Amino acid sequence: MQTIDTLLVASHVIPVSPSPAVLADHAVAIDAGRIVAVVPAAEALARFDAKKVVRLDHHALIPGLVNLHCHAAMTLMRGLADDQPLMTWLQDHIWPAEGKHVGDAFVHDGSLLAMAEMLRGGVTCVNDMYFFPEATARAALRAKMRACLGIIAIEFPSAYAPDANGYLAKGLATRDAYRDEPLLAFSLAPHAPYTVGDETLKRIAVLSEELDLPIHTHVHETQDEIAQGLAQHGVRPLERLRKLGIVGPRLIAVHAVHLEPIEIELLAREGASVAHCPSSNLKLASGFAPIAALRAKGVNVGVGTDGAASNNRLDVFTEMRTAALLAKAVSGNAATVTAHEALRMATLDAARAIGLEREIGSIEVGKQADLAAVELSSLETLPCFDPVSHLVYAAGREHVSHVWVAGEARLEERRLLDLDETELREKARWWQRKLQAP
Ligand SMILES: CSC[C@H]1O[C@@H](n2cnc3c(O)ncnc32)[C@H](O)[C@@H]1O
Ligand SMILES: [Zn+2]
Repeated sequence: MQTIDTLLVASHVIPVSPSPAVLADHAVAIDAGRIVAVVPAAEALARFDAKKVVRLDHHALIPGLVNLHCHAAMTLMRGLADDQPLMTWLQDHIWPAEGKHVGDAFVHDGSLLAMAEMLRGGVTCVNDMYFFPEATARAALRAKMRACLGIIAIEFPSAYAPDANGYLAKGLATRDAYRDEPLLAFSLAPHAPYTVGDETLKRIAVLSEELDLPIHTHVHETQDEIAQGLAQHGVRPLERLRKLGIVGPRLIAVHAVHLEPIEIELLAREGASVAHCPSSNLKLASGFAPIAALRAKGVNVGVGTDGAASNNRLDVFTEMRTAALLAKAVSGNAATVTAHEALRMATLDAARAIGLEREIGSIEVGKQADLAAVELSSLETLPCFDPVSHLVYAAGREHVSHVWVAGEARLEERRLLDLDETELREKARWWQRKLQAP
């Protein structure tokens, strides 16, 4: 018998890769935070002496979901400014509120609230972009959740930094300070082509190459952004980014709603990824991203929630479902983005975009044990002919019962093990009062 830390015995294991299989009555063996075997349950019980055995008799065990685009701290602005188009929302509501309130404590408390919400929804890794990423790093370590943190750049001053070089210097210092934390990774995160100048973008292209960091940026979110970019620079924003060296295999193009066929070809040729945020695009009336066309050309597409001020849920289950439904409607092809493809977009494809596909995103031997168990015996998920279908089309985040990050339980029977829900509620209410104060 081989001694291991944990054995998860599930009625269905959905590894996502190497094949889109559904493994009935299988077990996942975990030791030192990593997956050491994925085998039939009977074999696992005979082979492993586990310190802890968790029986998941009515569950699908899936890779932890990866939220490919978020501004975690914006949970504290959830519902603050609804029903506005992007630029009105940003310029008249969000940026003034951020100018007034965003600081280290705001970002720490908002990020912690976001991480509690995400863990409860089966999300084990978030790709984040926000002011004070050091505060988000502390929140991630406290929540014991995996995070890829943006070293942000924007050309206007904030409480965090006075100018783009200041933002980059602070972000790079945070990366240095946390470089040995196994749960943390970093990206370069210029906010968007309309808020970041040529010199800063050129510097980011060089840094990305030198430090092997992904570039996480909003691009082609709205038609207005493209018209403004054309008027100001004579080319569309994506073409400007290309000229400045930003478009390549490390690029995560967030939104990418409005794309000409030649731009889809460019993203495919360069091996770039797209972070598709369907709920945010619908709510801000930004448009419908051409996901079927992107995927048909081989562009890697992951899903993200965007921040809670434009979604307003940090719910990757909803994003998977909406992504699959929208792709069918937009392409006129019901066979596009199948349930398994949607699940893969929310796990392995998102992991690939942040350069973590060898570590997370699927249930494979050697990978980190970032996992979620989804209970499928509720009335709303019965009968169950195909668990993958249910995960995308019928179940929701409320069916997530257990979550593990690096082999450690974070959620058990829907109870967060490392975070105090009462404290999180009190903090959220305290910030609400502060934001509402005249
Ligand atoms: C530089 S920190 C991130 C910055 O982005 C703002 N933001 C949030 N959602 C969006 C979006 O959909 N498009 C553009 N910018 C967005 C956020 O409020 C911060 O200021
Ligand atoms: Zn965003």
